[in-house]
Amino acid sequence: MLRLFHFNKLSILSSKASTFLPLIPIPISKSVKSQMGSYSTSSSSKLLFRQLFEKESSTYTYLLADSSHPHKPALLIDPVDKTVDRDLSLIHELGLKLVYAMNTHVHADHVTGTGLIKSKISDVKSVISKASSATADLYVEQGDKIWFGDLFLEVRATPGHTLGCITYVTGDASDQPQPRMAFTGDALLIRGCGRTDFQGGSSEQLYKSVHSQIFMLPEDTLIYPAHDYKGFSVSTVGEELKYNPRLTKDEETFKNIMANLNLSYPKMIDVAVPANLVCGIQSKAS
Ligand SMILES: N[C@@H](CCC(=O)N[C@@H](CSS)C(=O)NCC(=O)O)C(=O)O
Repeated sequence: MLRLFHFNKLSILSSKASTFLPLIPIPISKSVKSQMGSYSTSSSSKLLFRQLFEKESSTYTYLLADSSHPHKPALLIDPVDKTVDRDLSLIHELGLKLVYAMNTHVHADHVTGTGLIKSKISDVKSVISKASSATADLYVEQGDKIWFGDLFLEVRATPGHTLGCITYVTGDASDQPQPRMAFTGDALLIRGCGRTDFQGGSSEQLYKSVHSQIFMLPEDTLIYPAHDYKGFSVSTVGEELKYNPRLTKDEETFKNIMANLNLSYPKMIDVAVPANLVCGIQSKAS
């Protein structure tokens, strides 16, 4: 008998997610080199976890799956168009069933892989925040739970880098992975944070978001950001509380730091933002 996902608000919207189709072989592009920094971190025997890297935009994509569930339901956080073939071939190789392709926000520096994934596996549902104003199959907001098998991610609204930024945090329950894991997008980076100078960004809002939604998590919570430019792969809430050179400061100092970053605009911003507002399907953006 087919065991359905837990039905919560999100799964009700996505009732197709509970029907499992046979795995379809995915063509593997030879031009996409594997750039996997993959390892398993969770003490939970159920969670399959991989951190994947796209080197041009220094973006991390995360693969999570409930490997103990008979259908091995999986999700991708922040897939990149250039590495979709690599990610889907890994998912196929591991015998996983991709259910959700999720974004933490509308990215400005690369095109999301979500639209491409949906064109290859039609029953995958795209997920983004309601506040992002982007097109997706499912819209989430603060407090929503996204189930995959017996595991879930909780949604925390963390605006500031963009208006619609969210952080996905693994569940707070004894049968969920320990320590917890927070996928912070560009809200909190390792020893840094997302810039706040476009897309509805606000340093005041970012400071409040990180302090109220991320720094309140247990100190052993693992921080997995959407980017790293220095070669770091993971941090913890405890480490960032101590060593983050921006967010350990008081709010006024933080705002001053952010106002003086003097970063040049991302090279792809004019292509990426319009495309990502329609799930990364570039033809619809023009
Ligand atoms: N040089 C890169 C863009 C680098 C950049 O601006 N990164 C963003 C996140 S992607 S919009 C950021 O918030 N950086 C914060 C920081 O302190 O570096 C490009 O041209 O794409």
